[in-house]
Amino acid sequence: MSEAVRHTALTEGKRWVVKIGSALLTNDGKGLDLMRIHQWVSQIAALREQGVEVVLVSSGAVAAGLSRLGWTTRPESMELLQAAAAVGQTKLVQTYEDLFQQYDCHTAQILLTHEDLSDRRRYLNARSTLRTLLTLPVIPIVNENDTVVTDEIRFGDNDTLGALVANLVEADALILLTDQDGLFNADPRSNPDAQLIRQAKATDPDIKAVAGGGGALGRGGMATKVRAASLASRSGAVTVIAGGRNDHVLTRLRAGEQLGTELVPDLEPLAARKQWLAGHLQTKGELTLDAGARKALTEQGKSLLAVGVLAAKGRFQRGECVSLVDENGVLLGRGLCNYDSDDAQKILRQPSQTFESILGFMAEPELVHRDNLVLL
Ligand SMILES: Nc1ncnc2c1ncn2[C@@H]1O[C@H](COP(=O)(O)OP(=O)(O)O)[C@@H](O)[C@H]1O
Ligand SMILES: N[C@@H](CCC(=O)OP(=O)(O)O)C(=O)O
Repeated sequence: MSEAVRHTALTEGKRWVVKIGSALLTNDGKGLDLMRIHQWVSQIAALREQGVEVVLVSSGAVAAGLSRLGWTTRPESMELLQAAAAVGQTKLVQTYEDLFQQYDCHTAQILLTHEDLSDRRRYLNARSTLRTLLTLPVIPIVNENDTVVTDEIRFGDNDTLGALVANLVEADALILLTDQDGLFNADPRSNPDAQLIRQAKATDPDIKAVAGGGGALGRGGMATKVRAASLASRSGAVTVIAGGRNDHVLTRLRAGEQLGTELVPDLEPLAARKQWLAGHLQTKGELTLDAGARKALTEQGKSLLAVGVLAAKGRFQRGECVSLVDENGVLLGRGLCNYDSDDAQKILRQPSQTFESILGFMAEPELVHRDNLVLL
């Protein structure tokens, strides 16, 4: 097979998000792998010297906490895991800060939750803080705020978080470093003959089909990495899944070397506001569209009218994000609903001119305006 040409985002892009997964950072569960962390730090410092702004998304808080507390097995209970994350996060950032200082770089800790990125105001604040840090220049080190999240509302894996951060800072590239050399056509742990996929489109359904779950330490496996590539492509970022144990992996990628799996954006990038909407992975409610409404949205780029909505599930406030599904439950998109769930229930299947008589007011003629709607 002829060598694919490396995307210019890798060789020339100005801003990268680099994500280092638990499977790599923790030396197979025995605390942080300080030698390797030092190698990544020195490569990131070299990238900075070359003018690349880097945001580091680093896992490892739970694993570092377990080792600091002397626990040999990962506890089951959420409380203990959150306690371990709180202990380990300080160790993690302390380690990075000490190492980056050797290269005259400073770091900043950014802990995010899903809610921070779903709330428009907090999202914009996070965006401006990250962008400001990059201009200082400081290396932001991002992780999920494990101490305050519960299972229902967590990203869980840092691949998704990395992709949303790539959207947030409009990165040119998202580099997912992991314990395998990239995405293979089957999980190499169980299929020693599996072949590395060198390049694919970020939204190609065939790559979703081969991407399996994670190992004992990591959480998401390749499935979340492939999904992350699709999310990152919404702001035009190219994603590379590469083996973090390969010497000089980051600087070699910058030099254009063919390493890992490159997942190339294949759709037009979305406007910033629509990227934010697309990043809402959990919504408070769901609207079921009839065939006419589905067509109006997907083929004619129209707003969603209540007359084409068959059902409204969940409890949501006016202005909150809801999922839009067709009659078979297939997800079509997401949007900000102009009516709360109680009012939405009352105006289902009704034309806009009746809202006044049903509700006593009309907030907007559309249930979801097309400017506040993203198709997926
Ligand atoms: N098709 C595939 N190609 C490569 N690895 C795969 C594939 N499917 C599943 N995996 C698994 O994904 C794991 C990496 O994901 P994960 O354990 O979550 O690591 P990380 O902490 O780096 O995110 C690999 O160790 C591998 O076992
Ligand atoms: N936030 C968690 C990491 C979650 C996690 O393991 O994610 P991943 O490395 O993507 O499998 C931690 O710091 O321990």
